[in-house]
Amino acid sequence: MSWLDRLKSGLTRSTSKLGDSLAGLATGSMPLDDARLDAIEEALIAADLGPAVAGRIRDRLADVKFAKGIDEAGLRAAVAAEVTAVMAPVAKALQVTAFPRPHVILVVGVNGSGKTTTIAKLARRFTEADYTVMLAAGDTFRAAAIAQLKIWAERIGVPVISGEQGADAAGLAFEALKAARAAGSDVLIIDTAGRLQNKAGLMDELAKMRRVIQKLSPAAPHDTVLVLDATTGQNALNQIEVFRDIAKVTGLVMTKLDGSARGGVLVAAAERFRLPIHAIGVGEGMDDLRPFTAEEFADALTGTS
Ligand SMILES: Nc1nc2c(ncn2[C@@H]2O[C@H](COP(=O)(O)OP(=O)(O)OP(=O)(O)O)[C@@H](O)[C@H]2O)c(=O)[nH]1
Repeated sequence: MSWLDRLKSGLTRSTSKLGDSLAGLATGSMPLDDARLDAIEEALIAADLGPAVAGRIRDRLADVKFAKGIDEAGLRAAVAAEVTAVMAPVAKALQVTAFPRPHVILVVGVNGSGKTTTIAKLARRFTEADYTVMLAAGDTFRAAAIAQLKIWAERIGVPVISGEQGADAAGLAFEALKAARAAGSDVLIIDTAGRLQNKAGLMDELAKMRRVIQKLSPAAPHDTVLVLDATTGQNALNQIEVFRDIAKVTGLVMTKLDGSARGGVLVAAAERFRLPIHAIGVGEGMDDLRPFTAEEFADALTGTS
């Protein structure tokens, strides 16, 4: 299955939620009256797109005054066009731009969001683009996280800097940056802890990490990427808010879009936070990370083919 098929089938539940309701609301021969527009707006909210985007799509449909009604394909296309308009400005791939090298990417997110897997997938994409990559197992809180990253690093064939469980995460990041410099790596990707239950502790740890690596490289980290799990739905919005404050997030990756009915929340996130969306995860394998493309996402979400 191609990744686009996987994204589409993953979003099927969102699609069938949204697509089915849209199908029922398309009216070949009747004008879109207020009741129908309200129902469309409700369907969009139920599909997690958020009230702001839903309201705007409603207004746009009302403006166009589909006096003769609108058929199913037309309605899907109209919604897809609006979703694309929201998403296109935030679709931005991660770029390796730092000079001097390495380009430092800090990866943050709650435990289980898919952080480790995403780091592996990013490393894979960068090495395929002929960049040299080093990883740092900065989630020193959990032995399993360190072990997991090492397994991925070996599979992809990139070096990983790690310490003992409980080691100082900032110290590890510092050592990793020194090592990446010495090795002439283009990219250093640093994993971080995700225990939001101790928000103040995590905030201190992330702030210290930044301070310490900035001693070596004042512009680092060049990207701070928040990994979000699509299956958490609206909760993803809270996570963006929290991590934006505690970690100075500069961009997003959303994982597990292959198995979620809640993909629409990415539209709400784009509208509300306007943070770049770098990539999406559509599976557990190392090649299952894809650059984010507004149109493809909109088509998959609305069931437009
Ligand atoms: N279907 C699917 N599963 C994914 C995707 N990304 C990650 N996963 C799975 O989600 C689970 C959690 O991923 P991890 O990468 O271990 O998550 P983490 O955030 O590092 O979690 P901790 O190591 O617990 O902090 C694993 O079983 C992954 O295989 C994705 O895009 N699609």
